[in-house]
Amino acid sequence: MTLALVTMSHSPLLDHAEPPAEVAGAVQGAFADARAFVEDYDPTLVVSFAPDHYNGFFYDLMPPFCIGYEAVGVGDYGTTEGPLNVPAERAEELAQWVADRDIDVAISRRMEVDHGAIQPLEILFGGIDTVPTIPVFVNGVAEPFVTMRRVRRLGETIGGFLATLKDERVLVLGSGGLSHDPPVPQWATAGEAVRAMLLDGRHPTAAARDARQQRVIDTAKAFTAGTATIRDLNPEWDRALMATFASGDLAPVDAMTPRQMAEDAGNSAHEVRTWVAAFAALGAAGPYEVEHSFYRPIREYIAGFGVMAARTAA
Ligand SMILES: O=C(O)/C=C/c1cccc(O)c1O
Ligand SMILES: [Fe+2]
Repeated sequence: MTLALVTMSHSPLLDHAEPPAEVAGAVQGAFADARAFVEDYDPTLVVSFAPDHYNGFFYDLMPPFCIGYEAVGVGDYGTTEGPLNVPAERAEELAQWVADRDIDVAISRRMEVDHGAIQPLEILFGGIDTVPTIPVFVNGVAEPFVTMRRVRRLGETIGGFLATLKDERVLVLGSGGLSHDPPVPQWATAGEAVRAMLLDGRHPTAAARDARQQRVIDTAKAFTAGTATIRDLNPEWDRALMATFASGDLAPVDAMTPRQMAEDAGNSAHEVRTWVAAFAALGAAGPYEVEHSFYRPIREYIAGFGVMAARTAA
């Protein structure tokens, strides 16, 4: 049984910032390579590991992981709004498989997903309902965080299930990271109004959404100009982590701690949990080979921006 993988940074600033043409062109080239890889593999099923940014998951009930039986894009930053094409029975089988193997995972019969889940589907498939997709939420912004070993085990367990699907060609996606520190609010430092949003800020007014998004766009401009107070990108950290993923031995990620990750690579570096889960899932089907690897630190996008594509070795 073979599996294939694409992991990619996302950034809502892709459509709201203008890096030098050479940089934007290089990113678009990496997307084109990933698209060609996916077209060649021609998946029949996608399992998408993605974080959320207080658009679908809030502190009134914040699970570390959640498998969606149905899902709907909320349309933040102009991303596609509406239902994903989720094969509900497969998603139920997956959740049961995971539960049977001692991993406690939430499920949702109406998961709301944001640019973290939507952007890779738009980039790779041109839409959010073209290929059946099981969305798996992996918390990457809201403390407390489970251990990285736990994330790796979730990925391995899901990969074990996918490897049994002899009639499917499964593509696993990981969305987010790498080093970056966009101004996503945090409970510990938030005032009363922002805490109310973090608690249950579903379905904001258009004006409230615009204000929140404008703050991120303005921060990206300031970051590019060197005047923002957010943590800098960390290309060394990013490249070392990508080398670990390429090596096929994910054991070193178990030693990464949330505190050190935030210190080294910013508060949103926790989004790399989606990459860990995706690579662990891929590895569950056997040794793999990386076919595409792209990396650039891009301040305009507030992202150590990476794209990798890999598949089970022949
Ligand atoms: O506005 C948000 O919630 C997040 C924005 C953002 C910016 C840059 C990189 C990312 O991964 C993001 O989610
Ligand atoms: Fe993000």
